[in-house]
Amino acid sequence: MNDVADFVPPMPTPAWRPPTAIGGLLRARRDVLSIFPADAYRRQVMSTRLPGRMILVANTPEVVRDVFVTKHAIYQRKSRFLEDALRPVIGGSSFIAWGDDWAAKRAAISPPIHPSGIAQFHPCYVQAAEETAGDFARADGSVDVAAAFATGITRVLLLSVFGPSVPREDAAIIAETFTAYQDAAEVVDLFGLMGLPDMLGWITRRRAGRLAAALRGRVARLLDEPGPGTPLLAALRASLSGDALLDEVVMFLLAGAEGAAITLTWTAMLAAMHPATADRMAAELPDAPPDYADLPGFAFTRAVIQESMRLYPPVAVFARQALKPDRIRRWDVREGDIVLAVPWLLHRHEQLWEAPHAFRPERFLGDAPRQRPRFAYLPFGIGPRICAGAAFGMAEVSVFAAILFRRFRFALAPGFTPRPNCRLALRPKGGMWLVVTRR
Ligand code: HEM
Repeated sequence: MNDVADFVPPMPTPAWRPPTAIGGLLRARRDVLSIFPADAYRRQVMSTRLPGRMILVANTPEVVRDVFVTKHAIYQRKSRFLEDALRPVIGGSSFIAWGDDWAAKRAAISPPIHPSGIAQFHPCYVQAAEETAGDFARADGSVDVAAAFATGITRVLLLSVFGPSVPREDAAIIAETFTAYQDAAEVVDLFGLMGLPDMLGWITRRRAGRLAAALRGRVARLLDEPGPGTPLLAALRASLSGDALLDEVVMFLLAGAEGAAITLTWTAMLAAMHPATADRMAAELPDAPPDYADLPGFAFTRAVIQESMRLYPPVAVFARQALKPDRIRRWDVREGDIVLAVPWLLHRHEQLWEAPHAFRPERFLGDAPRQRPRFAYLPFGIGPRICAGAAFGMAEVSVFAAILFRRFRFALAPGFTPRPNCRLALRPKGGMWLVVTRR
């Protein structure tokens, strides 16, 4: 019997009917999740036609595999719109590059974060998690754990790239600036999607541009500092220099921090709303900071993290723009059309998951994961463009979870209601305000 089967954590109420194409885009600018009607959790493929462009949602594991793996050559471009939203801050880095440019950059950044070498970063995970624990212990009243984890995980990345001499305050400044950037950036370019020049975006672009310049300037100063650096930075310097190096380092700090900090944020909310789960995690975790070799032993905590990434996938929508005409089932795709995979929907699809909106960490224990189709669960993406830092990300989240869920209890702050909001990533709107107390 499943003791948490009846706990359904916060989600937006699905619209009772699909929005019009333009109405949907207007709403998607504020929150992509707001556009999905109830039947989106049942459908296999959905399409919307805009003047001059089709948007197709691949909503079944077979079509997702077809588009993102088999036809990578056609659908490898993440879309001009995502590129425009991120370029001011991460330049032309591997995250948004495509073609030969992407292949060369991906080859440069992957070896230093290869799963076989992740243990070397363990001291960075522990140091940053201990610092966050210190902040929690000193906190008086409620804490925005979304901001605290964003700072803590950015600190991991700064320590991993620049070493122990990097100032701690840089982590908070970089994390806050990127949060402000996401609030300002135009994530759904309504006019661009219809092939028109953007008539409204210039105000937000100016503010976003200023934030991006401040963030890049700060990282450029760290790169200019003399010092031994780290093996990770040395490996990047061996194949990259100038703006290309700055682009990849900024991308590392942001892509490396965003997914992990968001995962910890939603996991803390689940622990707050379901104390029995929090107690069961605490019972399997050690009093002292774990060694790297201990991490595989925390099976229940890992299952909670995986279930948290199912219910709240940090990257809730993957967009691709067709480089050539194609056919997907009965749909003719033209060059420039957009195909989406939406982990938010796939992870809650009624044909793939029992009680899809319920919180059940047991789905990830023992043999259960092997019973599901491979492409039903995509927290780290899929195909050749799968997350380059998945092993790094899982390890940093596990170390933070081991230290913080052992030492602290979390509860929703009085009067606070968590609200998932998807713009560039799936963050809680207005933060995640929790009361944190020692166990
Ligand atoms: C829990 C933590 C993380 C999550 C949930 C996550 C999730 C993702 C997802 C879903 C994608 C694919 C996006 C798409 O296809 O449109 C991605 C790409 C990427 N991630 Fe992560 N990520 C995490 C941690 C990290 C870390 C720690 C790093 C680096 C240190 C990293 C570096 C990257 C890079 C470079 C890409 C682009 C890969 C490419 O396009 O070739 N990520 N991540």
